[in-house]
Amino acid sequence: MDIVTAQEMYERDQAAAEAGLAGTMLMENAGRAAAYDLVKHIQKSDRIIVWIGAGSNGGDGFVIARTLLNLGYTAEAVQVVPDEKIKGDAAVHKQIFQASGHTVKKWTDVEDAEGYLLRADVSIDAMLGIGVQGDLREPYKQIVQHCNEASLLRLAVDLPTGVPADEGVEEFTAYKADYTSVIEAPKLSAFLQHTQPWYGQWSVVEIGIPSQVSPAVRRSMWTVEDVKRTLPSRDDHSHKGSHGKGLVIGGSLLMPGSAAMTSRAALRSGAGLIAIATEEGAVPSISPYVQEATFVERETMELSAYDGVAAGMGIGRGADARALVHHVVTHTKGPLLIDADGLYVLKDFLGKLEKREEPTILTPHPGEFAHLTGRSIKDVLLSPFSLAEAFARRYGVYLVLKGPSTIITAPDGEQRVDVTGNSGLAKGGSGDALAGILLTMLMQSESMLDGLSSGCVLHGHTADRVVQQGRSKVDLLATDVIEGLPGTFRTLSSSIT
Ligand SMILES: NC(=O)C1=CN([C@@H]2O[C@H](COP(=O)(O)OP(=O)(O)OC[C@H]3O[C@@H](n4cnc5c(N)ncnc54)[C@H](OP(=O)(O)O)[C@@H]3O)[C@@H](O)[C@H]2O)[C@@H](O)CC1
Ligand SMILES: Nc1ncnc2c1ncn2[C@@H]1O[C@H](COP(=O)(O)OP(=O)(O)O)[C@@H](O)[C@H]1O
Ligand SMILES: [K+]
Repeated sequence: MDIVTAQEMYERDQAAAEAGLAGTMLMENAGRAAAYDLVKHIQKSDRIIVWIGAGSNGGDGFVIARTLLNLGYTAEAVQVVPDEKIKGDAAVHKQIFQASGHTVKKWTDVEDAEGYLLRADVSIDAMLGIGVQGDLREPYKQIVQHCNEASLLRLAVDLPTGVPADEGVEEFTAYKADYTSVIEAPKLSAFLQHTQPWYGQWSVVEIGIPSQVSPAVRRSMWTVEDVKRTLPSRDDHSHKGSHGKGLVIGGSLLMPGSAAMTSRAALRSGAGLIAIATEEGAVPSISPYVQEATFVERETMELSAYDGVAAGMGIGRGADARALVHHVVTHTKGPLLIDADGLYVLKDFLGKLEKREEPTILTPHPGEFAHLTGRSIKDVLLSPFSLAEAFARRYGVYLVLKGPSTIITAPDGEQRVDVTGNSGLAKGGSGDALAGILLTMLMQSESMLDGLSSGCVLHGHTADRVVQQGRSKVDLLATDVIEGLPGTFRTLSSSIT
């Protein structure tokens, strides 16, 4: 499913119009689809207010109110702006609403705003959508504040009023939705840390725009269904060499667990062979947790003898770690993933990445990405899509920017978003497990972007399954996720089990 900016959404509407789907048709489709989606959250006995704004989002509101009334719900359409502001497609649907025998109420006629809201059980916000610019003006601001304070169910259409569709906007006032019915395609703000909470839960309704006429967008969600579709199958005649021989360069005396978890996660994801290059003294602490792995010395490791290398977890941030990562970056010929401490020391010679011919994969969390880019964490969280794209293009790398919504970017700027996982993963070790899964995926996948995206979903989806099946978000450990992988593979593909 594509993820769009406001501009890309307007281009899609325009393309639909050129294909003969008039704006009023799309509005009818959007309003009806949203109404049928929203009623899943509404009881027949509920009293509903549909707030209608000046643009096409308000037009959707007239269709929604008419559909709800047709279905026998108790709904009032409240227009929050003067009549002359209702124009174009929205005016057509206002007329149909009135011709159906319904009355449009005006917010200006309401004397007792609080009492008015007290009488409602459900509020549907069809005031503003992707057309919002700057901070909310009156009367929107006042209505939004009243709604946010009232104890009722807050539903929204496309976007909660006031939430910007795109990234980069820090300050705004907005309607705090419990649930949002998103029209046609999710907008960037549905994935950003500072805007996503305003949506509440959300899902997307389809409004009849043929995908053949939609302009291509190089940004999409990657889900469990995509993993099922693309997961490499395991050939009956395969041998261990067929599934990837990987090297994990990680761990140290004080941080042995990281290398153990990355290696174990790689093996549990199906790698054929895993070798570990760690500090000599750390071997006894690591080996009991990954008996299947072999160990190689860092001084003599043959970096080009592997199908994939993952480096950096638990190596520390001192001069030795820096020299190690420099050596790895300049001598590894195959695909190379760098994580954690490896990213920290990489900053000094980022330019070396441009010279690599085989894929480089960097897996920072926002703090590590801020360090790599010299930006603040706040900036990274405000504009992760554009910053990730610029970085991936500049250095020619695959960038896995981790978080509740993980953004995976290819060197050519194509982006995928993985929304699986839960706050149980916000714990040391989760990143190490992910790096191991990604190491295997990068060795086995025909498409690097598909493989990395699937690796992120395998990690998050497994965390979700393990929590559903008995662990809680409080006690979930990275090792639980690793040991949950077999259950995930079992549900994903019959050819694997
Ligand atoms: N064919 C289509 O396009 C389809 C579109 N669809 C739907 O349309 C929505 C997009 O419609 P849209 O472009 O009319 O924008 P929308 O969000 O309704 O707002 C525009 C109004 O907002 C006002 N305004 C702006 N900022 C403001 C502020 N800070 N404070 C106060 N007011 C502010 C602005 O006023 P102005 O600045 O012009 O005075 C203008 O009047 C989209 O989200 C989806 O729901 C679906 O029906 C499918 C087909
Ligand atoms: N609240 C959350 N919801 C979903 N996934 C999360 C959440 N917090 C963290 N994660 C995931 O957990 C992993 C954490 O990685 P990282 O921050 O590198 O952990 P660490 O270095 O502590 O092991 C990433 O895959 C990230 O996407
Ligand atoms: K809205």
